[in-house]
Amino acid sequence: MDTIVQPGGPIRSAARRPLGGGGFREIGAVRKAMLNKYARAFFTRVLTPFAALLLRWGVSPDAVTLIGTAGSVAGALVFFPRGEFFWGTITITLFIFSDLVDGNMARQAGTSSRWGAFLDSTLDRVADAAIFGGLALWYAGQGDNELLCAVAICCLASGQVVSYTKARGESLGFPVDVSGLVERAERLVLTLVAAGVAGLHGFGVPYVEWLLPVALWLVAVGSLVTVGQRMLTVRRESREAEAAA
Ligand SMILES: CCCCCCCC/C=C\CCCCCCCC(=O)OC[C@H](COP(=O)(O)OP(=O)(O)OC[C@H]1O[C@@H](n2ccc(N)nc2=O)[C@H](O)[C@@H]1O)OC(=O)CCCCCCC/C=C\CCCCCCCC
Ligand SMILES: O=P([O-])([O-])O[C@@H]1[C@@H](O)[C@H](O)[C@@H](O)[C@H](O)[C@@H]1O
Ligand SMILES: [Mg+2]
Ligand SMILES: [Mg+2]
Repeated sequence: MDTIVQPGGPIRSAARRPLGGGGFREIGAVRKAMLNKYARAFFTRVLTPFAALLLRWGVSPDAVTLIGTAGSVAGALVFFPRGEFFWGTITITLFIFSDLVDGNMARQAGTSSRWGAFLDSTLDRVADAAIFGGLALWYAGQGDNELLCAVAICCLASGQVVSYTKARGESLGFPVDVSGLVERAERLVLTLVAAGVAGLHGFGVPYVEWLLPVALWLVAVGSLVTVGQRMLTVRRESREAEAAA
């Protein structure tokens, strides 16, 4: 096992995977999308003292992962289907930062593990499903817009497929050396900023309600493009491996 230290980011343990013909590529050292590249280091610095405090209180990284997911799911499914976008976004935002804190705690405590990585990524999928599912439920019900309901479902499904492409590619031994146009952080920031601001419409702020549909379209199209980018990358890596063999 090699240890890869990513600047401003997590330390990942990554296997060197055979690529046929005796070559090896490291899993985990991939090109990152914008937010992961530029914002992660900042949030790591800001959240490190808080993560250290939680560790001193005896809280485990797994507990933070679980509580963060439960809070995000509750915020999304309680508020979004009723069209309460402002309070839904505030609740989700408070809990979703746990996804940056859990890994930070594990690294500080020296307990980063493959179980932790599995739990973290699996529960990310649950939170994502609740967020876009909550928005789809709004448009299917009182929001009364079939097209936007379909777009929200497309965001949900394509976001999950984006993650699956990487997980499946890596499980087959490919580096999947691409993040693509929109990683999870981009999908969430676009959606939550738009939902939060659009929610101000409920407090009488005019002309903000169109932000959410625009963001959903952007996330849906961006995620589909990202699926394509990752599939093409795996196809190229597969052909390279076969050629080398
Ligand atoms: C007018 C309003 C304007 C508002 C502007 C707001 C601007 C945007 C604000 C914030 C943006 C924040 C972006 C931060 C993104 C940084 C990029 C990033 O890091 O993304 C990925 C991460 C987490 O990834 P991961 O979980 O993989 O990393 P970890 O560090 O956890 O490491 C994983 C490894 O750790 C080990 N491990 C983990 C867990 C465990 N139990 N055990 C373990 O061992 C293991 O080795 C693992 O492999 O972040 C995300 O994906 C989350 C993104 C957060 C998105 C925030 C969205 C909020 C945005 C906006 C809210 C706006 C509210 C507006 C309200 C408007 C009112 C008017
Ligand atoms: O692949 P994707 O969904 O765009 O991106 C995500 C990564 O950026 C994140 O670090 C990880 O914790 C998620 O589970 C997910 O894999
Ligand atoms: Mg995390
Ligand atoms: Mg995560």
